[in-house]
Amino acid sequence: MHIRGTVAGEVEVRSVSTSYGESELAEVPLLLAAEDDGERPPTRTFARDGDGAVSDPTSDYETTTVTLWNKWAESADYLEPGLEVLVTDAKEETYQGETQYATTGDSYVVVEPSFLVNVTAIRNWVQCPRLYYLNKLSGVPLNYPVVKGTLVHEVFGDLLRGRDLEESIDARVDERGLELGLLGETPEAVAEEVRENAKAIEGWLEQGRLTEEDSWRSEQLLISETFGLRGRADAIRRGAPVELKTGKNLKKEPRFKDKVQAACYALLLEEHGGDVDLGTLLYTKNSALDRNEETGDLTPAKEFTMGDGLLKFVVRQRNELAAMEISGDVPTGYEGSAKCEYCFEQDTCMVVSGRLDQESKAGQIATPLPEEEREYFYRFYQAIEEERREVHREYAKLWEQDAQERADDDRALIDLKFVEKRPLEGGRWELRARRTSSANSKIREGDFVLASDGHPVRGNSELATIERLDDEVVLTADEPVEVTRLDVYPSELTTDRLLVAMHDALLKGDERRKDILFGRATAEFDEISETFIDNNAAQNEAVTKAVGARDCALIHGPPGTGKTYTIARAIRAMVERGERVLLSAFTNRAVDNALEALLEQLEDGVGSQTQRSGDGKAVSVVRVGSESGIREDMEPYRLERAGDPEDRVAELQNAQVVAATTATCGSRVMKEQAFDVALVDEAAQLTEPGTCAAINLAERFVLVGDHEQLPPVVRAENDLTESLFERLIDCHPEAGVMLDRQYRMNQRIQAFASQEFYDGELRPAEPEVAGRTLDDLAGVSTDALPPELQDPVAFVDVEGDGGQYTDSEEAARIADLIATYERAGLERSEIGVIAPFRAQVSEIASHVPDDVTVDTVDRFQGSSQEVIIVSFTATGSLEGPIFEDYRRINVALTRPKRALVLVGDPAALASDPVYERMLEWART
Ligand SMILES: Nc1ncnc2c1ncn2[C@@H]1O[C@H](COP(=O)(O)OP(=O)(O)OP(=O)(O)O)[C@@H](O)[C@H]1O
Repeated sequence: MHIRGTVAGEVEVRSVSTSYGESELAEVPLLLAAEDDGERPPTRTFARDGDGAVSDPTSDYETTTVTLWNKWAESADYLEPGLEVLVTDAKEETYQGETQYATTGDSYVVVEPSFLVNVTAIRNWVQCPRLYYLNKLSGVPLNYPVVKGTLVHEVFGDLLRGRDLEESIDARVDERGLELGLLGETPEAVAEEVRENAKAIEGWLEQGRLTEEDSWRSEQLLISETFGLRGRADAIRRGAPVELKTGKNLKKEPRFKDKVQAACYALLLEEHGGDVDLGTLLYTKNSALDRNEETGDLTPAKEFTMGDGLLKFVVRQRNELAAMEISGDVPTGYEGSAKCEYCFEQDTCMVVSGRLDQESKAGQIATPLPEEEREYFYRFYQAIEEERREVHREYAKLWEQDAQERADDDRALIDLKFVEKRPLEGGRWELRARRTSSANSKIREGDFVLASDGHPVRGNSELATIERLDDEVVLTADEPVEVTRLDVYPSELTTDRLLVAMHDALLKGDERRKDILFGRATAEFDEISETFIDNNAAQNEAVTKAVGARDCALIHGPPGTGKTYTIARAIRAMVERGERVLLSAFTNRAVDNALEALLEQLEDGVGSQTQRSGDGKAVSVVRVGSESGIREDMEPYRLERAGDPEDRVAELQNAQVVAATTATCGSRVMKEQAFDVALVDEAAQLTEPGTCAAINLAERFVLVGDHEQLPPVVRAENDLTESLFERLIDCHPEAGVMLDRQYRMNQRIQAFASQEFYDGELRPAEPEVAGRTLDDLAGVSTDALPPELQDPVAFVDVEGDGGQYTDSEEAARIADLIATYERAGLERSEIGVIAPFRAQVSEIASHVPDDVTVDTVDRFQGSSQEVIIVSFTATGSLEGPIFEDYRRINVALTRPKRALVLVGDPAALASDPVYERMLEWART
């Protein structure tokens, strides 16, 4: 039986004499999880009293003792109260009338099983825990061995899927043109080296070439809910893992750290019903060595027997890593037995230890960072790791929630009907399935998802890309899964990049930059006398500051105040001064909008990467991002990654303006780029490290945003929720300028937001804007509307059905309102509906025609509509702001140009002071 629970007090370790001799045991007080419901008992929330006992165990949970024998007793060192523990194959014992449990010879003890550790992380950890930490901080750089390794792996996968060797090498080398160009490599030399490595693969495959009995499978994503592991095995052959290494190994046995990696895959495969007794390591460089010069065992393939001892060792290492991550400690290197003098990372390790004043086995060099910077580092390190744990919780939901719960949470599309699988060129597959419902979900075209034949973890599942998503779903994947369900794939990539960006800002950052970030220096500006925009003083001042900033400028742009226009004008001025500019934003949409505005500024015509600036000089503009992320009309500017390395790299290096999301700025390719200035839009929606990913690449920066609208999107509640923009606006008023003239809303509509959020300073830019009404639209007459809708702002009183997250009465009333507007001559596409909860969005969507946009505030940020209807979904009393945060209501109320209708229960709204003022304004 499996026992799962939470450590409920201090763990006692002792030695006892048994018939086998002296044995160690650890007695762990455990708060047991309720039978079978997969629920986790209350953890971390209850306080410990002086003697370590948990002071508030919920009565629904039973406390017991689990005895961990021998090697498992080692885990006792880090079994802190509050940690979750799983013991597999435990036996039940009765002691003094109480039921207790103990490990058996078959047991595994897993600490924090829902903390999913990546297999490569365990490999690094086994090599040296400090190395694991350093890798996390600095990420994987762009270097030739890494790119070559990836290429060899890709060719290996292709060969397994039956692709021709030469065709595979040519195609794969071509795909990496840009990276190879940045590394100064030629395709011929790289192809030759990959070919040498591939010889080992081919030779080995010859032995039992992909017969049915061999049951090969390439690259399989595996997740274990029992062992808290996940990873992608290079290949599975006859149910056993095969790992590819591009290095050499002249010994008979595989390297220990490589065995550890294969053992992790063995555990993962066993959980999926396999019985693994063999592991294979393929050292491809061996086949490229000259037999006359090298001595030793040159065979590339080395097999080893997968012993029980190794599997358990691997789980103990994983436990140590998970416990350290949960505690937030930093590894010193003393946890392992690696020798620093043999380590390639010794210098880096010493510098990081010195700069952060960390204890480490390698010792310290370099002077420590000032204390406030170290404090910042640890604060954000913890915040980012907390965010990572939230991502892990998302993984756990893959098995904790059933299919319907995942679908209700918008995290899965279920009950698909598999239609067909079709082989594609290059050994990949196209999969098609039909949707049986029109349910909402977060899954979008271009997303990477888990496609499964029923269950994303327990069934056959594969990472797939969504090529098309309407009534039919079209996917591409490496393997032909008979897909009936799609799940959002939680990714740690963003978290990884935040950590690296934060590390680079502090440990590699320029001193002056840090003085600005920490408010130790005042931002400085060059004198600029030119007028850039003659009809809007605030915009002109913003461009002047952006162009003249030696350090930074901060442009605060309330809704519709021409942020995009101002950004474009500023970039044009910078380009004309010969500067290289990075244009970035949180979303692809904002990057494309700003780029579009810039292209208009530079000159008419879309279609080539070269534009003319105002003074007639050629300006090259490049958009970096994936095909699915970039708007179709910006495609001509997209930087192609495949092709001739020299051409590709020239395109990027010569580009005077490079546009990319901040997430892409953290990619290996972008990290190699340097700019005079980085201009970041939507900066109030970015975390501090998220902003650093872009500004780290430039000498000076301009942030544009509005901290009175949506804050950063993060899962955890911590320092990441405040943007760098907001913090700097406070600490560098000299660098800030607010755009105070808006080009969107009728005066009556903007009045409340202006008063409530912008100290009354936001005003219409022109009389035409102030006086806009629906009558200005062709074929629309406000006379055809009932009197209560003739004013640009209206309140429609609906008592509501009392539901917490949905309200069918409001939904039905909104459907009537839409019909009324239609009768007055409006097109449905000119009306938008905003609701606070996803459930209410679905409810409304089921009442109104398909072509009316209904969504949450988050999806409306950055856009506008002629008419906006807001459903408050509030009845009776209010528990806190309906839109979670008043900033959300600001966004909702500032989307319309000509008419705004608020729908809700006034009694409920009046119980909150902000909503009460809103009611007053809407009803006058
Ligand atoms: N100085 C200006 N003179 C004339 N029109 C302007 C000026 N600045 C902005 N506009 C116009 O105002 C409208 C809104 O501008 P823009 O799209 O740049 O706003 P924004 O602040 O980016 O909007 P959002 O709040 O949605 O992010 C556009 O149609 C733009 O052409």
